[in-house]
Amino acid sequence: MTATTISPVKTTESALSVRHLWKIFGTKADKIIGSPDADLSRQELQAKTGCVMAVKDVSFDVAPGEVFVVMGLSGSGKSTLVRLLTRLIEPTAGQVIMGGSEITAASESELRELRRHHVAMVFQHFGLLPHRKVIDNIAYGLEVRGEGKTERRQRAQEMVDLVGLEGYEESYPDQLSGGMQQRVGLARALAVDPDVLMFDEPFSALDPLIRRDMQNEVIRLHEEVGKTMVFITHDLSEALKLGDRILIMRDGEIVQIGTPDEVVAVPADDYVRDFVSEVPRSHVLTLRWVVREPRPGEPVDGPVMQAGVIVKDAARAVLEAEQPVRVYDGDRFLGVVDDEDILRVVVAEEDEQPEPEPQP
Ligand SMILES: Nc1ncnc2c1ncn2[C@@H]1O[C@H](COP(=O)(O)OP(=O)(O)OP(=O)(O)O)[C@@H](O)[C@H]1O
Repeated sequence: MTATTISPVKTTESALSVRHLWKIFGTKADKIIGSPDADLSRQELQAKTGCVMAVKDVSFDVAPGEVFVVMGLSGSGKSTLVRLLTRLIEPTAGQVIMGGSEITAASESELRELRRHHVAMVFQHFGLLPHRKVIDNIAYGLEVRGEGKTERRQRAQEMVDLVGLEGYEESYPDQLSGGMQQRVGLARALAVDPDVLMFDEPFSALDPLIRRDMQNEVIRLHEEVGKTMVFITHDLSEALKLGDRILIMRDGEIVQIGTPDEVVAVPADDYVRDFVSEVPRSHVLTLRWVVREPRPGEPVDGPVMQAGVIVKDAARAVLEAEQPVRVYDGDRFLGVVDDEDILRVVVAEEDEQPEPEPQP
């Protein structure tokens, strides 16, 4: 890839850093930041000034190779946020740094460069070109950046194979089901070999079974290509399934950032607690949230498991073991887990329990 850099700043370890990012729609929006009006609720601000606070003072970092999910209800600011990251929408204030380059300071030509080489987006409504065959839709981004026909055909064919579209190369988008069209969207995004892949509710228009297939496809592709991903969804189960970490938004603000097990085990407030109340805890919590110190005289020579194993996956082995299972974080002994500890989590799925404490 012939990539040039964009306004280099001091590089960080992060694939993406967002610092105090704001988007307020309306006139004189920039005057609101730093004024007492910034503390008004979204409704109050709109009533007083006519401006809409879409994204309010948002900061986070995404690690290379991480799947970072942004979740919230309709209107919470997810789509605005993801568009701010590539300046499809101009921020009112704040910084976005991607791969060590400051996007928020980039010129028009640097932004074009960014969008052609470094970031690719998968949209809810696919965004395919109807008069182009599948293979040419997939090659589109390569064509835009001026790659030769042979090269782009070859790369597009590799992507066809990667996402399971063999045999459909010569079809037109309207000859394909929604799920297949979104595979084309995925292949097109991957074809440009971006540093960061962004997904804006990509599976919301698909029916539940196809949606599940596509989620599994994202997990598989992530394992295969290891890209950094920013994934927008309003669906908690999708967020929990895909995310290494989840950012939960409400009215433009961050309510919580955490791993799936943290969000379920220690919801930041009632809003998140409400969201996660239906989640089967044993499907998300790991042994880290269940482990306890051995009791006096309790045997500590049972089977060994790692703290990151999900309770549901550990249940059978724990229940079958003669002795309590020893839980380790790498080489570090954290404690033990027995039948009762596992059953307590399963019972808590029906009957809310006090919040567990993670082991340090
Ligand atoms: N161009 C715009 N002008 C004014 N207000 C806007 C504009 N775009 C979005 N908004 C408002 O900003 C807020 C956040 O919208 P946004 O679309 O980012 O939310 P969302 O979480 O993505 O919701 P959805 O899933 O429904 O798209 C909403 O109140 C929305 O009405």
